[in-house]
Amino acid sequence: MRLRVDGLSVRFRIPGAIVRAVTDARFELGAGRCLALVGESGCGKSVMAHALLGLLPGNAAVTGHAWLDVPGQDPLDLVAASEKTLARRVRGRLIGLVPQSPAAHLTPVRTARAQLAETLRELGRAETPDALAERAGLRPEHLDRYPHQLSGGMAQRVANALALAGDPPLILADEPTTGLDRPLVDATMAELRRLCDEGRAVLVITHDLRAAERVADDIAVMYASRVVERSEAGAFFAGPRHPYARGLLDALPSRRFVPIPGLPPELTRLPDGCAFRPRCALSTAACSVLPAIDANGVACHHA
Ligand SMILES: Nc1ncnc2c1ncn2[C@@H]1O[C@H](COP(=O)(O)OP(=O)(O)OP(=O)(O)O)[C@@H](O)[C@H]1O
Ligand code: NI
Repeated sequence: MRLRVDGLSVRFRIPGAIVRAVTDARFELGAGRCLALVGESGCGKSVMAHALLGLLPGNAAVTGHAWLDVPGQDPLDLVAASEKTLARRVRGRLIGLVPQSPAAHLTPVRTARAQLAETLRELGRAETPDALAERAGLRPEHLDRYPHQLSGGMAQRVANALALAGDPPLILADEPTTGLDRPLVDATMAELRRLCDEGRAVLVITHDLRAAERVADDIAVMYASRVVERSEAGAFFAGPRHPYARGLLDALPSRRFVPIPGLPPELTRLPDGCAFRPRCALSTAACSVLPAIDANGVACHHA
């Protein structure tokens, strides 16, 4: 299994403006690897994930390609795929989505078991809810509970179980640790790591760099709709190369605890050159020209 995102862009039409939510994204993710997509709120991370699943609203226009290579099948371009293909072959079967807030994603009036059973039935799987639950680290007695009777960690595991029901080779996890306390963050990341070590490809979206450091093999940093750095995780945490990525790490309480000055630009009014230029200590006249991603995966004239 391999995901090859190639020149993916997403634009939203809103009254009087265009929101450039994802611009020319390029990255690859293979089986057994975990890629963490990091960046400040609003930079386009969730939109990218929803674009891969064909879950964007009607005012979105998606261009470029996102190839899914599955052994024994023709490569499938998720951007060009019909809704029928996405519904029948992709969502839940090739790509499992772990949603941003599991508790809100579960139906309040039905037990966890009923929800797992329904998803397994929809996917035509013979596995029992109990067996599926066990794969996600739940005990059978937890399945008799309604969502409000589940702790945050248990709700997370039910959401993981739903994402795993169709045994998808690619998992997308969008902020799977939002609102969880540190032990649950660690447990969730360990769980994602396990899914990856079993041979799945995992794309985890987070602005929690500590969580990303625990789980990821590779890091992609997004800023103002663009991927500005792609690095192997060890190298990234030892020394990020894009000035924005350095700023993100320096802002961590465990590091320098110095925030990046200023705010990201509006996605309706992106500047022509490097979008980080107004906040960057290294900026020069050269930065009025958009830096391309270089052979080392960094989009900066000064990296
Ligand atoms: N349906 C829509 N119409 C117009 N703009 C949208 C729509 N959905 C998202 N956007 C815009 O796209 C941009 C990217 O949003 P996205 O949700 O991907 O951010 P994010 O990086 O996931 O942030 P967060 O960390 O807060 O989840 C935002 O500016 C958002 O307002
Ligand atoms: Ni998001």
